[in-house]
Amino acid sequence: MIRMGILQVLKTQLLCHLIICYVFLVSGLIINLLQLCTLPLWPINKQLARKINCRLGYSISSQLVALLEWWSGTECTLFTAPESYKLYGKENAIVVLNHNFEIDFMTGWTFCERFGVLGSSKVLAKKELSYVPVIGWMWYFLEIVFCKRKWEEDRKTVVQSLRNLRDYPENFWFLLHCEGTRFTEKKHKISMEVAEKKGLPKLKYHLLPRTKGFCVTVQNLRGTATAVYDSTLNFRNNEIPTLLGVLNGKKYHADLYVRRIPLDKIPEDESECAAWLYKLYQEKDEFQEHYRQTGRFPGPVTSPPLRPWALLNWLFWVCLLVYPLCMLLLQLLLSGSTFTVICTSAFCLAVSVGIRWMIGQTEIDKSSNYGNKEMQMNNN
Ligand SMILES: CCCCC/C=C\C/C=C\CCCCCCCC(=O)SCCNC(=O)CCNC(=O)[C@H](O)C(C)(C)COP(=O)(O)OP(=O)(O)OC[C@H]1O[C@@H](n2cnc3c(N)ncnc32)[C@H](O)[C@@H]1OP(=O)(O)O
Ligand SMILES: CCCCCCCCCCCCCCCCCC(=O)OC[C@@H](O)COP(=O)(O)O
Repeated sequence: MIRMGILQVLKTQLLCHLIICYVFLVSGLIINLLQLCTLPLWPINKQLARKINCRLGYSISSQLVALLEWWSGTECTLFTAPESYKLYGKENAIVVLNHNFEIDFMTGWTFCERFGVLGSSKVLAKKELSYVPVIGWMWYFLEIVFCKRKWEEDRKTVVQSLRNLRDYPENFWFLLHCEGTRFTEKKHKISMEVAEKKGLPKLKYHLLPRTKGFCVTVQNLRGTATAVYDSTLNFRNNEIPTLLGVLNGKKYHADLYVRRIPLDKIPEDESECAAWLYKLYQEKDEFQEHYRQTGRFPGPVTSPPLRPWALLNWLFWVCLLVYPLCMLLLQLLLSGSTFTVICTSAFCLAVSVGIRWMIGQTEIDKSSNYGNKEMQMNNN
């Protein structure tokens, strides 16, 4: 009991956070460098280069999974049909997930890890994320599909990037947050005005989905992916999870409802496909209402087993990087040079500011203006 208390206090200590962030940043940059070294292999053996990059990518993203699963102890529960469960991880799939939480990317990754597709997981991500050190740079080598959220500019690049995935050598899940941005009250109000103009029913828990990305993904991955996993995520007890909360060791409870929909059930015609997606989001809204009323999603509950690999990978990097750091700091302090101590402190400060900026990328308060546009247009 006392040991648990001490551990919990330890998890809130700045020094622990600095060490975790240092390991993440330095290991991440080493892996980015190794990824860079695979460049000459691409023209010679593309499939091998891809497989190597999946393993290298895993070594980065699994650190955030380990942070969620092992450090914060967050529990992830899956509501899904047993016949669908058997297929998870054994086929390529398009995942449609609501975009409401700051850590929904980590939770998504955790489910990927449980089904063995973490290294190869893909997403239609906003271009800005490709500049984030470590994660964004890793994504470049994992052939993540980036968009500027300006369809005239995106159309060609998104289609091309999706086509490149047709011969991907590993099973992958391709994630789409069709809302295109995270939920805020203001964005919700604006998107419901758009829904009204389009004659669509209002949604209570979701922004109106953007349909172009979904339709183009289905079109281009038909024959490559076999199903759409309609995924609806929520956290128990109205928890509002954050990355800083996870770093502080706060335990959350994620509930995910997944329905497997065979891809051939989705209309090929673009406007029918768009209508299908609007209908899907109305159903997702009903699932959220059900969750609000009953505290659970429909369907049987399973807890996909925790795997040790994320923790082992993390421990490997901690062992490799913490000892040299301690020796270096000790040497610098013993050197007695004020200049060296100032330089070291400045370096540590720069690392902390950099990491804080990266964490800021996950914060809804710092969300982009995308989805506020209609309001701006109306105001002008
Ligand atoms: C099983 C568990 C989980 C498994 C997890 C699996 C994998 C994990 C992998 C990685 C994890 C890391 C996660 C990182 C997450 C990062 C995610 C992001 O970056 S989200 C942001 C980028 N992604 C998207 O935007 C995707 C959705 N967007 C689209 O599809 C868009 O269509 C687009 C392709 C980006 C193009 O956008 P653009 O705005 O240029 O054009 P649109 O045609 O979409 O917009 C015009 C259209 O929208 C209507 N409109 C206008 N205002 C609004 C509004 N406020 N709300 C809704 N709709 C609006 C407008 O009327 C036009 O309508 P129409 O199409 O009828 O003409
Ligand atoms: C072991 C780990 C230590 C952790 C230390 C710090 C880690 C810092 C991690 C930074 C991660 C950066 C990747 C962020 C991915 C965020 C995904 C996301 O949610 O993007 C938002 C977009 O979808 C929409 O953007 P908006 O239009 O809402 O704006």
